Amino acid sequence: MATATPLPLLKQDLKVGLVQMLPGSDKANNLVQARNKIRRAASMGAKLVVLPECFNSPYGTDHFPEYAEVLPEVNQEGESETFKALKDIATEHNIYLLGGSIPEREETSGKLYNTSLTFSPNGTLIGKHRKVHLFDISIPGKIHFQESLVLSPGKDITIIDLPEYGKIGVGICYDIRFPELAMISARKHGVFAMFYPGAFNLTTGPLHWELLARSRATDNQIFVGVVSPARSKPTDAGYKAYGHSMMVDPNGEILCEALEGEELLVQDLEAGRIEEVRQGIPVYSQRRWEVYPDVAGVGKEE
Ligand SMILES: NC(=O)CC(=O)C(=O)O
Repeated sequence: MATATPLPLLKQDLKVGLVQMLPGSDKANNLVQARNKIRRAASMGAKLVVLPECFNSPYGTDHFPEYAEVLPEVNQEGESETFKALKDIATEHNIYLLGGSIPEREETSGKLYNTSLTFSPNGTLIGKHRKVHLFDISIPGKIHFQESLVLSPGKDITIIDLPEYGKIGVGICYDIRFPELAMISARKHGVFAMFYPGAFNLTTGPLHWELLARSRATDNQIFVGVVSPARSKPTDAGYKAYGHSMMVDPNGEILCEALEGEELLVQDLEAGRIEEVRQGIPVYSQRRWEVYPDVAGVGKEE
């Protein structure tokens, strides 16, 4: 599984904006808030701006059907409120916009997905990722969540080409727990970064959010960005997101990290850093595929 992608993977320095915003129940207002924060990121020089998971609705299985929109496929036009708003904002600021995720309703089947849309600076929809691994967990006394009650899983790895910079991979939240997705994106497709809009919670966030972001970066020696909604007040009802959006470098170091509240992070990603890290710790070329020839087959019978 060696990559044939020419180096450097990140062709020039890239300023990235990570928007940790607090979505409420008013979708139109969430879109206004997103627009304002993206404008600020663009004014600070960000050329790729990333929003959090479920940025235009509260996060919860009760809410997904109500907020779901019909979304187009890559390179097609859409009519939905959020599609139009994101397209418009990307064009207005001449930026790549990775629009976190929103609930999607597939028109023909009626199935719901947790879906991320990415736009180019001219407003073309260049990426669409449906959350592949649904968040179904149950930790007694702490948290029970079952996305699969209402959502269907996506089936594809999503790689997006930003021609002047290189390729990125996209996962949504729980997808980060599955190293295969990032590994295939890095080794087979040569991405320079994985971005995960995600809404971890107050049980799993402190335990695993940073650990997973740094692990995916270190496993693959690529940049990793994780973008969370801000945490709502302790007195507010509903799901409490962990916050702590962050950007991690290919050596697993945290480049920047938000606290719990609303915050905008703008971070330079340095071209050449991936190659520098891979030269220093050359695990990338030291894999012993003959020892584990069929990693993809492991666990199939479980
Ligand atoms: N919300 C998620 O999809 C994932 C999460 O909170 C976790 O993995 O923990």
